[in-house]
Amino acid sequence: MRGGRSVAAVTDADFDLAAGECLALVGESGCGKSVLASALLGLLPGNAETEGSALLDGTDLLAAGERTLARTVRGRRVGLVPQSPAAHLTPVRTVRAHLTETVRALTATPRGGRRAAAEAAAERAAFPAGHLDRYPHELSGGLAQRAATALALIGDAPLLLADEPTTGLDRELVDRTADELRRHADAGKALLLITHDLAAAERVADRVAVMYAGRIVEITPAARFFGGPGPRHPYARGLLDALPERAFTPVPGLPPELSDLPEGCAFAPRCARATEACAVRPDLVASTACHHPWGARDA
Ligand SMILES: Nc1ncnc2c1ncn2[C@@H]1O[C@H](COP(=O)(O)OP(=O)(O)OP(=O)(O)O)[C@@H](O)[C@H]1O
Ligand code: NI
Repeated sequence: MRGGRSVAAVTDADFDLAAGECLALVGESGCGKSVLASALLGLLPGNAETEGSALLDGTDLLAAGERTLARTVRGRRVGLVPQSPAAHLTPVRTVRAHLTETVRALTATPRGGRRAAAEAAAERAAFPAGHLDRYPHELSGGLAQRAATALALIGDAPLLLADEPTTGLDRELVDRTADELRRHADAGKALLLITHDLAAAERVADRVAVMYAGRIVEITPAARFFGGPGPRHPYARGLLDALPERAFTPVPGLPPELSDLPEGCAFAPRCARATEACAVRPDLVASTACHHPWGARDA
């Protein structure tokens, strides 16, 4: 950034995602979820720097050049449901034109079958056939969201990144969209579902990764996260307790500025379990980065 300052938007993200698996990535606004997804697609802003590797079937996405990314990765090997779908649609083309063009570019469907394939893609994402000839500015947020999901599913990519794919949808459509994305995983593909909607995550995820201030602080099977023992990291437990159908108690305080992170555990200032030990940053050990994780004896 200006003045030589830098922001650690994502740090030490270390996880794997198997074919056929859905990993939900959750955490408060600004914690780095979208930056992580953008990094995997080579879509970070020009001022961003990355280190490390992100392997997809042997290709290091962080090392790949723009040409490789554009020709063989984006859409083909890594699909994206972008967080702001309206901004990713071309203003002068209808939804039908977007879908048909994507079918042409990403599938072997012969010319005569493309219209039907475009309509089938819309149907998968619950985009109403009657609105296919609308232009992006004529779409509500929820319709733009469904158009983006329809577009992202067409390429049948081995890895699908869905960044808040259910924003602006009511519960029935959230469930329908989540189930459709889950079918993508069930067909043997990997799904990274970025979401604020823990109910959607519970519905379809195999594992849950919780991010706080740019770091993954817990990564755990969904059955454990939502079920009996619950998460081990106090922040992860706080997210669940904030749900209206649970304690409805928000996590107190606000996340830190990423440009001004504390030395030790970034969550300590908001954590009821924090002690002097938390002045040292905890490593991710046994799936949790915390000096005082919840365990069996707390339950
Ligand atoms: N180009 C940039 N320059 C400076 N800071 C940036 C840049 N891009 C991202 N950031 C920082 O990274 C943080 C993480 O942003 P990101 O969009 O990944 O959050 P998020 O978890 O996806 O949030 P939300 O849930 O609101 O979508 C931002 O709050 C911002 O501080
Ligand atoms: Ni985001």
